[in-house]
Amino acid sequence: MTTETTTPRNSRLENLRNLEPAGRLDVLAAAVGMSDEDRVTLTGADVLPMPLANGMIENVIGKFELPLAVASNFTINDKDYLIPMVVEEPSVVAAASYMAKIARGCGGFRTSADRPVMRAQIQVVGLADPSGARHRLLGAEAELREMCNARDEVLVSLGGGCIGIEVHVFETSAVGPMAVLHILVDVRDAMGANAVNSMAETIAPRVAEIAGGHTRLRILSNLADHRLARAHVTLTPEALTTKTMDGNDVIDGMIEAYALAQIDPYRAATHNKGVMNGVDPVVVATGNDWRAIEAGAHAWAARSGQYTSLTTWERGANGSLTGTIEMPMALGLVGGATKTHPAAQAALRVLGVSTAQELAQVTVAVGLAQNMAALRALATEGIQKGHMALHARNIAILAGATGAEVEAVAKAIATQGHVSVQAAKEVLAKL
Ligand SMILES: CC(C)(COP(=O)([O-])OP(=O)([O-])OC[C@H]1O[C@@H](n2cnc3c(N)ncnc32)[C@H](O)[C@@H]1OP(=O)([O-])[O-])[C@@H](O)C(=O)NCCC(=O)NCCSC(=O)C[C@@](C)(O)CC(=O)[O-]
Ligand SMILES: NC(=O)C1=CN([C@@H]2O[C@H](COP(=O)(O)OP(=O)(O)OC[C@H]3O[C@@H](n4cnc5c(N)ncnc54)[C@H](OP(=O)(O)O)[C@@H]3O)[C@@H](O)[C@H]2O)C=CC1
Repeated sequence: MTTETTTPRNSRLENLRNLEPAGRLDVLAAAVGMSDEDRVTLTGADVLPMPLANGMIENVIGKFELPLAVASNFTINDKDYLIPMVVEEPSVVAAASYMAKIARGCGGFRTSADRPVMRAQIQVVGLADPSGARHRLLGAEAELREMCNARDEVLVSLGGGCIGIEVHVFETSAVGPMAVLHILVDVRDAMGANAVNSMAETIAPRVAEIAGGHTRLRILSNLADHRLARAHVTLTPEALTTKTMDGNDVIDGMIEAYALAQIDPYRAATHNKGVMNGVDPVVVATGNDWRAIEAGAHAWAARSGQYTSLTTWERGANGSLTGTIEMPMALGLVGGATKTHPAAQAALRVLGVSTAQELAQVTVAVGLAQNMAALRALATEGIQKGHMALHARNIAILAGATGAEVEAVAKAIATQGHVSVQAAKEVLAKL
């Protein structure tokens, strides 16, 4: 994993939480060698000019802003990362930073990723002999692969392109038999939707001719199961010991929480929402398609026929806790809003990633960290203590607190254990 800047980064930015946004940006800029232009972009001041916004989607009437934060303390494969996150929910960034700090003391996260191979599907209906069609199509693999690659010489020149096909046959009550040809395409640093969709549409007539039917859908699959990214972390009981709980008891609690997510979709849905609390903010900050990531993640979680956890948590031979995550992570560095949104470009430079696979690894590491935070909190003091303490700031602001009042009111209502606008107003009135 390489970064663009020459100086090694240090992601342990102590006291970041106690600064104001401008002060945090100064610290971040110094840590990553940020350009003045990126510094201005990341302040958010008209970062997306209306003409640009109006060119991104249809019927534009304005813009909608969300907070942009940075998760600190991450060490991934012995390299430090400062990770931009866009999210509206309190405690998410704090949680990721906290777990990265704990993991940092245990060697950090270790990650890997598959080749960036995407699937596109070409549906063939009206078949007399679906099995015969399958064999004819598989026999034409070289011809179809060459047709795909002739369609995208840029991708091939970058080392990508179509690397193979699969043919799946279904018997349906609605429309009888159908064959679905998959092209498997290495899309390099793109998310790859446009590249593979164009290839599928290009070869569809030839596919219909070989199969002896006619084609319908020609579209990528978001179940990018050949484009997995994975991360793991090993935590000692000492690292997980809190003021009130021994680390071994924390580990027991986290494994028991995971065990429920493994077998119960009701829990797995929330468990995986916790994972996506870490994944989605990085996906959004880098201008990627979070709907595609979400679709792939949950389809992957249900691949066995029962929806289950995206992560695993086990006690290792030496008593440490090992956490793992593996999931599809089809992210791009060069396409869509990643290329057009100035803040996404700046965020990628803060990250210092140089390939889509590196971005994918960083993203799943944050997902694992987020899951670790949730399970650790649930296994110890419960989620509300930490979550509501940070949510209290939102409530204080809603109650009319400004400036230094916000922290004072938030601290008072969090300490009372009654985080509500009414309680905040009463405290504010007494200030
Ligand atoms: C919220 C914390 C981190 C507080 O935890 P704490 O013990 O109060 O934290 P602390 O004050 O001891 O600080 C420890 C570190 O946390 C970070 N940190 C701590 N506070 C801040 C802050 N204000 N701003 C920035 N960073 C912060 C920071 O890195 C800090 O280290 P330092 O830099 O100070 O040396 C902890 O209680 C926690 O991790 N809770 C879990 C919260 C969580 O998971 N939130 C996600 C939303 S809940 C949800 O939707 C998912 C869920 C729960 O449903 C999933 C599931 O069910 O599995
Ligand atoms: N179901 C879904 O998920 C769908 C998603 N989308 C949306 O499409 C958006 C754009 O996707 P995507 O296809 O990636 O974007 P692009 O179409 O912009 O593809 C990336 C472009 O960058 C060029 N390129 C330059 N350098 C590289 C490199 N190193 N690796 C790969 N390509 C490179 C490619 O050239 P060349 O074209 O010559 O290869 C390609 O034109 C996605 O973010 C998504 O929101 C669209 C349809 C469906």
